[in-house]
Amino acid sequence: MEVMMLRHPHNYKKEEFEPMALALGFFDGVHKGHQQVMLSAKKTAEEKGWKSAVMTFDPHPSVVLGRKHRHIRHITPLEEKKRLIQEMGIDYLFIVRFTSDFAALEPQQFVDQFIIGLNARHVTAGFDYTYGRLGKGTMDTLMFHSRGEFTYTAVQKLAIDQEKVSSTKIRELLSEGLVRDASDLLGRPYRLHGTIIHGDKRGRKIGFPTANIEPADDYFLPMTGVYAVKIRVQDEWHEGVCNVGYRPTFKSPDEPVLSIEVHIFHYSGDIYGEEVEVDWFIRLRGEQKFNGIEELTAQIERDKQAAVQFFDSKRLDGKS
Ligand SMILES: Cc1cc2nc3c(=O)[nH]c(=O)nc-3n(C[C@H](O)[C@H](O)[C@H](O)COP(=O)(O)O)c2cc1C
Ligand SMILES: Nc1ncnc2c1ncn2[C@@H]1O[C@H](COP(=O)(O)OP(=O)(O)O)[C@@H](O)[C@H]1O
Repeated sequence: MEVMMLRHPHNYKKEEFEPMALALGFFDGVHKGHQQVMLSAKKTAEEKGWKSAVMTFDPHPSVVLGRKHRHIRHITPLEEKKRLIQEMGIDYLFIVRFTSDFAALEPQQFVDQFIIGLNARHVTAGFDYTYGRLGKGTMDTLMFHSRGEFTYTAVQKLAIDQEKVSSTKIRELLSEGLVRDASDLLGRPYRLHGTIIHGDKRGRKIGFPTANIEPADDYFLPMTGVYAVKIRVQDEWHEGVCNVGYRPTFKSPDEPVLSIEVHIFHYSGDIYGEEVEVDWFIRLRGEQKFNGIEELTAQIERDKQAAVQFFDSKRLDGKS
């Protein structure tokens, strides 16, 4: 997949691109609904003998439009999004810098410069996609703005169990610790990339070494608590238990520092500095303040058994 960063104004000429079927959207999560939109573009590209492309934006439009918090946490920060879109077999990924100038483009200007101007012959987006200044362009105005230069598909809302699949819903589920439900909407377990950093060196002493993870990006983290996870270290996946939280047994609540740490089953070896991936499977319990190390380690032992049991039963289900 070729990744192209685009700014407004850009100097590309239409002739520099092969004809494309282009999927448009912010796509945070690359969830099942997003996947439908992208696969629809890919299918059109295959049918017509064109290239498939995805156009997304960075940063999130609400950062520039000032509607929400300045700092947004993502289900799939840009690098994660790139990886997932690449895995879908898309030929081109356009990442458009979402600036005030870009946001001020009239819908027709956006279409002229970023759709027709890139030689897109077909556009696919969710039915509620908007474009151009104040989001005035909608899937109903696209026909008019297309100037007959491309066709388009508006992909209908995807619902699972009568619930719309959306980034907002996935955030809601993650913030309640419901990582299993989130993975139903994502079509894969929720994943986080990060680097192993040093912690307080207490883990090994208490019999449960824990690899402390610094997230590679501003991920939307699941609710604090203890989870059964899989962690990829040096190209191999291992099962483990993860605590995400503030470690109230040892730390004062006055200076809360969030830590993410995984005790990896059947593993030994130093992995500081390694890049890892963590897949979240199920929340086992909330974080607690224990009266001392003995109580904590007894509980971690039970967490471990619960996680082992969870993965064993998953294997029996044949879902692993
Ligand atoms: C499965 C698991 C569950 C944990 N649960 C708690 C908890 O409920 N409360 C708490 O204060 N710390 C909890 N911890 C964090 C431990 O306090 C932490 O791993 C230990 O202090 C070692 O920290 P270090 O890696 O920085 O040395 C948990 C850790 C693991 C691996
Ligand atoms: N089974 C294991 N699970 C997690 N980390 C392990 C394991 N075995 C060895 N390690 C190593 O030990 C470190 C964790 O030990 P710990 O005493 O908790 O130190 P720290 O406080 O620096 O995390 C990990 O970063 C990793 O390098």
